[in-house]
Amino acid sequence: MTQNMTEDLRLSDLSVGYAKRRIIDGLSLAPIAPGSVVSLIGPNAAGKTTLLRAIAGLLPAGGALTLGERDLRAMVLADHARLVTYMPQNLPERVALTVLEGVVGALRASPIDGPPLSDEELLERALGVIERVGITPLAMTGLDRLSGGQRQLASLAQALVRSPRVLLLDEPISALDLHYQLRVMKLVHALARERGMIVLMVLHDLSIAARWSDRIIVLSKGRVAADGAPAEAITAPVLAEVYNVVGQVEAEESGLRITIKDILPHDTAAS
Ligand SMILES: Nc1ncnc2c1ncn2[C@@H]1O[C@H](COP(=O)(O)OP(=O)(O)OP(=O)(O)O)[C@@H](O)[C@H]1O
Repeated sequence: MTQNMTEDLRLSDLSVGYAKRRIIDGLSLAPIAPGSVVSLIGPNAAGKTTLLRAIAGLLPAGGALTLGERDLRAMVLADHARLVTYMPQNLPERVALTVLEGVVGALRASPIDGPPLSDEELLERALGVIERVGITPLAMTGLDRLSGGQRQLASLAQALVRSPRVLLLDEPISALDLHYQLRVMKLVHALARERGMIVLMVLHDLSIAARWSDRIIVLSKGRVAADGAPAEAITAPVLAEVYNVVGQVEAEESGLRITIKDILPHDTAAS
């Protein structure tokens, strides 16, 4: 970690919703420190995407949202986007650009927080990120010709190339095979540490979340049901309360062994 040691991300009394429906109501979190990897987990419709979009400045929010001394809610979207990058869950399919053009375009569309880059530097940086994500052979392939998983990797490269202070990833590995799931988690973890970047990502795979996160926030019905180190946040009582399942959680060397044994009769997970 080299920079921004004091630039915690802070959310306090945050409220977010759509039209007349409030999804998140007065949510507060302990500060998220630079360099940390935080997973946001919880059932369908809990409000995870809504929360990420509010932090990204894509939905209006009430309450306080700050990065270090900066008030993110008061920023225009272009300034906000320099600091916070959001990778959405659903990626556009019909884009007439190559993977490389998409990554260079992402850099041009939202300049990084620093001095402007020359064309050569833009290209070098884009190719470097594409290599780290592991899709160099696809650099000249059209985005509209990729498989779902390849498209997810291309989208990740577009997000990473901007070197944000805060990287928000909405289910970044949902379409990936086992090799790339691990590769992406390792990469995101390494970049968080190298750049002092905050990574906040939505994951549905609790074992992967437990293995790769410093901290887990469990969201249920728009409120925080648990928040802490993986073993503190993912427990059998939390699994029962939040997911309506009977689960067993055991600590093991590489994280947590989570076994789901049954579902509980009262199923409200998607309500
Ligand atoms: N554009 C929208 N307009 C109105 N309501 C919305 C909109 N987007 C989401 N919602 C509602 O907000 C609630 C939270 O949705 P959100 O997408 O944040 O959940 P999530 O936790 O990310 O779920 P999932 O795990 O299924 O992706 C849901 O009840 C959903 O119907």
